[in-house]
Amino acid sequence: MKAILALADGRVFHGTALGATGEMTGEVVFNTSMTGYQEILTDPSYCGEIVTMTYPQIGNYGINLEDVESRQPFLSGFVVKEACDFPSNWRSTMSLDAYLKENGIVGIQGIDTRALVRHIRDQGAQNGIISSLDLDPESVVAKARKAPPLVGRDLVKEVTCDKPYHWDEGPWKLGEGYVKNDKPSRFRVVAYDFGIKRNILRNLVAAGCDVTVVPATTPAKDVLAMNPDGVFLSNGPGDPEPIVYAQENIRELLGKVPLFGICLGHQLLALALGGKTFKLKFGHRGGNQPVQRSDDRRVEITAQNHGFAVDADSFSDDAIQTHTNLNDNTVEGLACRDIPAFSVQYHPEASPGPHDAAYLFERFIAMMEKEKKHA
Ligand SMILES: NC(=O)CC[C@H](N)C(=O)O
Repeated sequence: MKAILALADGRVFHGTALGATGEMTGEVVFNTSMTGYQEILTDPSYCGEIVTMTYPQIGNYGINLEDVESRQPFLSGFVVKEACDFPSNWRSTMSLDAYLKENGIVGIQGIDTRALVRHIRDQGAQNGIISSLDLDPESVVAKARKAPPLVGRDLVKEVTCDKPYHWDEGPWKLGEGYVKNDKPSRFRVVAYDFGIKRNILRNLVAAGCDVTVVPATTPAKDVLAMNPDGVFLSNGPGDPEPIVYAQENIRELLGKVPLFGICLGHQLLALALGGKTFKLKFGHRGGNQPVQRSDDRRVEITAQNHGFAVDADSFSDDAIQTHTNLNDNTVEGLACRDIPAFSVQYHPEASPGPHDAAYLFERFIAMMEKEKKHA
């Protein structure tokens, strides 16, 4: 079956349908990871986005029901050069096409993804549509132009959990699967779910935390009433600026309890500190982004997925920039000078990607340990 991908600026690509048939609009972005498509499909931060994979063959190791990063895929479409029909892996239970169909995600394959990515790099990420119903280029371009912009929208409300829950699953082990934590936990952590990835929760459990996940709108006073040793601010979709309720809650928590933020959590912490965020031309999405630490100048290769960034000159003297992206010099991390709070723009939990930055979970533990001693 034929399908069409149209961008709001009028560029049109013709291919064949993948996954569900239908029409979906979203901001067209690209990810350069060579593997990890299942984790990418289920990362809630992609809500509102049509994701293009630059690696030419996707789906070759199939889909299993363990390596999901959330309860369902939230992205608005999936674009690949070639989807593999014959997956081969002992953990695979279905093909990429079947998984996308089952979850109602409209995809397209057989287009020149190199040309698409070069176009996005030159013109910037923009709205688009994948359609396997309407194949008239003019009509689909018009629909892409009418799609709501990512800027200014609260997408967190679409992906957050509706009630608090306890998380006790640790990392995956060969032959055992995801292992439950049976040891007593040293630290009680409350994790704000702005669109949280499960591997963050697994890393917190592995580091010795007892984790309770709470909905994005949970007031700071309710979180403090849970008497946590630390509060985690999760990743999540869309523009951080309209998420005012989260910025207010973070402002109330600052200085009262150690804070650690990842990606959207980092942007929200910066906004709570009086900083500003802006939209990047085409974002950072992939598993090989070089990040330099300010303290010892060491470089980490990191997993990233973000379209917004913190303005380096915007946050007050209360915080310092701790990490910098070596591709474009944007802010990749910050830390408060006098109170226990820090955050990174990238993903130390990987999933998918390199583990260079896993030490940051230990840094959060050390911060909570220090505060406990002082208490
Ligand atoms: N992974 C994330 O948390 C992404 C943060 C934010 N939605 C951005 O695109 O910049």
